[in-house]
Amino acid sequence: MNYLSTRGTAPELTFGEAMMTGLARDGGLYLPASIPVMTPEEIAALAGLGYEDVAFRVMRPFIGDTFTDDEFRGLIARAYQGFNHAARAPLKQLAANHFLLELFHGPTLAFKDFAMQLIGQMMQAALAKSGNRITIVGATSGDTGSAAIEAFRGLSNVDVFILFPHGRVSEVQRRQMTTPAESNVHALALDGDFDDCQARLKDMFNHFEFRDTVGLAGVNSINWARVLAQVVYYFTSAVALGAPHRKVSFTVPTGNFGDIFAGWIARAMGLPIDQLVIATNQNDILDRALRSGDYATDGVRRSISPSMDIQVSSNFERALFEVLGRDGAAVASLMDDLKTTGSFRIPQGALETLRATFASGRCSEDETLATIQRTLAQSGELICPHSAVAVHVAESHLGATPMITLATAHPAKFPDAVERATGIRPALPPRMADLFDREERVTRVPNDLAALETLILERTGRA
Ligand SMILES: Cc1ncc(COP(=O)(O)O)c(C=O)c1O
Ligand SMILES: N[C@@H](CCOP(=O)(O)O)C(=O)O
Repeated sequence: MNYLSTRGTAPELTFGEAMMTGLARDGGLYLPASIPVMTPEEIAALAGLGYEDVAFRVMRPFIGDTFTDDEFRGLIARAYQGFNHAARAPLKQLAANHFLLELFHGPTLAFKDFAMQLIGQMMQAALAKSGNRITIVGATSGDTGSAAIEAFRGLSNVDVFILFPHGRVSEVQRRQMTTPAESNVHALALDGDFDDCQARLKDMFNHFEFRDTVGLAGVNSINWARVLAQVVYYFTSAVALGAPHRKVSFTVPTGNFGDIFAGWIARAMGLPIDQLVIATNQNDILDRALRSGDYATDGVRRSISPSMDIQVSSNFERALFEVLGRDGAAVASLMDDLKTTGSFRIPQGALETLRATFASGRCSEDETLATIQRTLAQSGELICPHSAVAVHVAESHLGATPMITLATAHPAKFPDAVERATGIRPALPPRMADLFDREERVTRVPNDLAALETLILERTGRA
């Protein structure tokens, strides 16, 4: 299985190479050269298996010879052993045909742990074989950062730098990133928004001298392995509700488009998914783009679902590549337009395919609060604001097919919004109970590539 870039000119790589490379050298994102398909019989055989066994069967065809079967099974087992729920991703019923997929039982209380814990294991195994030392730089609107730090803290051959937008993440999220004491962890509060953080990260990847000097690696959903690991819970949840004999739909709270793109991959692999619904907060660029055909940034707005305060949705590039018939030059041209003008027009044929592939909706701030309150009253579930955005949008897409809405973070990560909606301040799990007493360590940084690179070179002893 080889991987190719969405911009068409970077060299093809193996799974292991793509995982360690991050952004392709032509600025694109890696995707498998072809998507392996599972037969209905193979999907039916997943019923009754544990999460780890499903993970092995779903991901194995993508891995090639990067790991042996035994190695890969061991990595998966270690990745999920720290999860706080036997099912890993349990399903709860909200209403007759509406289910909530709880993805927040990992160590940092967000869905990012599903992929990050596995990437942590896979990268460590790859580094043990190569003997290399790497510098991970991540951009976060709150959850990727803490998940990455948790997965890589304390490792002697990895430095982790996390760029988060200063003042735009919740206090719990910030403290998760700033309180780890390990010297290989560097929390950087950037003067800007998430789009700035992600843009500087991509700039670093596109600056080859810097990239090669520090051994830059990425653990954002730039990295294909992140997307792949997120495909698994589409299978476990769909099969639990009767797939492949019954179709299911999914609604996904969406920002950087990685999670819903994992759903697209699951469908391409043969999982019978009816609707794939993109749910956005007031940063509704994806909803507007599908309606109008214009992907037009209009400035990131702060919301009570801050992890989704994103306008430049990185993985939309992967979807564009697919609906443009895998034409890398066409993707590169649209991405150039986005960089220079802040917008691009989706070609008509591609737009029609996108509309046939995804539904979408947006949720205002008031609707988010009302949904948290209503969901508690109607089903007893306390949900985070991101999950509430998705529940609200899902409710207008309910039909005969069971709808699975992804609950992407624990409500205790966003206690202010949850308390505002319900009067209840959700408590952190006991292992994190002293989070507010721990000492913070953070560096305020400008939105400036040269300054960031200098800091990273100094901190990694390469200045
Ligand atoms: C809690 C939460 N929900 C939803 C999202 C959106 O997911 P994606 O960026 O994969 O679209 C994020 C951030 O990515 C998140 O942290
Ligand atoms: N919401 C994310 C943004 C980064 O997304 P990623 O999936 O590309 O890592 C966050 O919490 O950081």
